[in-house]
Amino acid sequence: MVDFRFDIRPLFPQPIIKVTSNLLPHTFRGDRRQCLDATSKMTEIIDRLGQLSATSQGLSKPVTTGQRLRMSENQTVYLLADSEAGHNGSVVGLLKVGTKDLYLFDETGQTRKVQQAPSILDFYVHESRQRHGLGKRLFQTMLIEEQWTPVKCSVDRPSDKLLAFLGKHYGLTRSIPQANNFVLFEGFFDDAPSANGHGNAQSPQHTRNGMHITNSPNTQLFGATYLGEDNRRRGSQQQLQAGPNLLQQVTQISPQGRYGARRPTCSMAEIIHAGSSKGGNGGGGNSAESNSGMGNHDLAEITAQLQQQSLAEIEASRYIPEPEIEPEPEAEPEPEPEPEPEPEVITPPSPPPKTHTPTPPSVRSPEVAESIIGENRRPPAFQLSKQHTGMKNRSFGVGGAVMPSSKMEFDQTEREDFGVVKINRPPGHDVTSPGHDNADAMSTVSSGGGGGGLTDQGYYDLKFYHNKLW
Ligand SMILES: CC(=O)SCCNC(=O)CCNC(=O)[C@H](O)C(C)(C)COP(=O)(O)OP(=O)(O)OC[C@H]1O[C@@H](n2cnc3c(N)ncnc32)[C@H](O)[C@@H]1OP(=O)(O)O
Repeated sequence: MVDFRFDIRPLFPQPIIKVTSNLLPHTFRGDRRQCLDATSKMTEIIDRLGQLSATSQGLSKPVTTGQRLRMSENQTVYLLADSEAGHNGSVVGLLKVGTKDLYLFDETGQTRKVQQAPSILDFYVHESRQRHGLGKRLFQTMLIEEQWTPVKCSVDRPSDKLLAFLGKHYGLTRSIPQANNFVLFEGFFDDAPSANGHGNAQSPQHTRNGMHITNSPNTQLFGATYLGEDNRRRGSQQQLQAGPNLLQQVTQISPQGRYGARRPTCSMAEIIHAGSSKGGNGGGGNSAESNSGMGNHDLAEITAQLQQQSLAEIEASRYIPEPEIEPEPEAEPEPEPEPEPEPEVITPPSPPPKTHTPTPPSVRSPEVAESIIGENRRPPAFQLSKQHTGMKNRSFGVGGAVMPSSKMEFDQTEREDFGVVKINRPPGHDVTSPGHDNADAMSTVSSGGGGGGLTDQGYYDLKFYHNKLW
């Protein structure tokens, strides 16, 4: 049972209350001060139950929180309390439901877009009270309040316990395979409007499976609508979509559902990008999409730029790294390029993209990377020099990075016009999984950068990404 430091009984004049985005029990009556107090307590209750539910399901983050509920438009949380328990009463169960616009497969494998589909989003009964019929009680109350039927409910990634629950109490055992994480059961599409929205407009006006059906022009044009307070309020948003796009093979995974829960972050990525995200191109985000957002187009563009690079530029780019320690801004003697003994390195005028750059040893941390570079450094195939870039370049990895290498990564956060290299992602975008490193590589070289220079941060990144990380 879940006890609180405050007396929950005033919030639960009845065993089951429902709470929407105002975070007040639907039974609540009070002045402003009482309202604030109730909201605060209700948030605490929902947060607590949501966390217990997440823990019970092995989720890293709760699907249900007070904050999420407050931001939602069409979600309702049902809470079940035991006023007799303890001194202050106890909350023993939570059920969150809502409506979702979903693309779903029907029994024949056709894709249907279902707007405002009833959805079971989170369900939890405290461990000490499970299998005592409380879940059924909570669920049944919800069905009545929402005017839903069980077979018309989509369920957001149900647990085995919930599947057993639905099978036992409602005979829902035969699911319709979906491409997303929602589970439907046979009968979900029965009597639903056909793809063109005309399927149910047969009788003058009736209710079927929670849908409001009339013979009005609107119904014929847009299909039936779900009944319910929220839906009536929302008017046109409820209309079932009609049109040729219905058969699109699209999968929608709601960011609100349990998949909205944040994935554990990659600690290695955090280490790598700890200081490199402040600059960038405003790219921000560390999502997989953003990481994979640089695709063939960028690669082609970079390749084209590389091919346009003149021999003179390449020659001018020969460079021997300076010591890492002192920046020494100007008037530094340019070192002569060292001979390149490696047979696999193709020097100009061969096209840079064909060059194979040896992969540096794997490293576990920036510090280790730094030391490895220090010990194993040798001149890369060709590099950008001050003459080439107009900038002071202390990082010998740049030249090598110009040469496409499937293992190189480089985040340049300060200057986009200076020789660089972006493999896999734009500045500020984090790697979220090692797999992304095997995706498209891109690099870009632009001569005549003119003035300025990479920051220390930039050098840091440059050196680090020169090394293979995994
Ligand atoms: C969309 C989602 O929310 S998915 C996540 C669902 N939530 C969870 O998995 C959290 C942990 N589980 C629970 O909180 C509860 O078990 C609930 C909410 C699923 C069901 O609540 P209960 O109060 O146990 O349900 P109730 O007592 O009415 O019904 C019992 C039936 O549920 C199913 N069930 C409940 N607990 C279990 C269990 N541990 N193992 C297998 N089936 C179970 C069984 O069918 C059971 O019938 P049985 O005892 O005859 O086998």
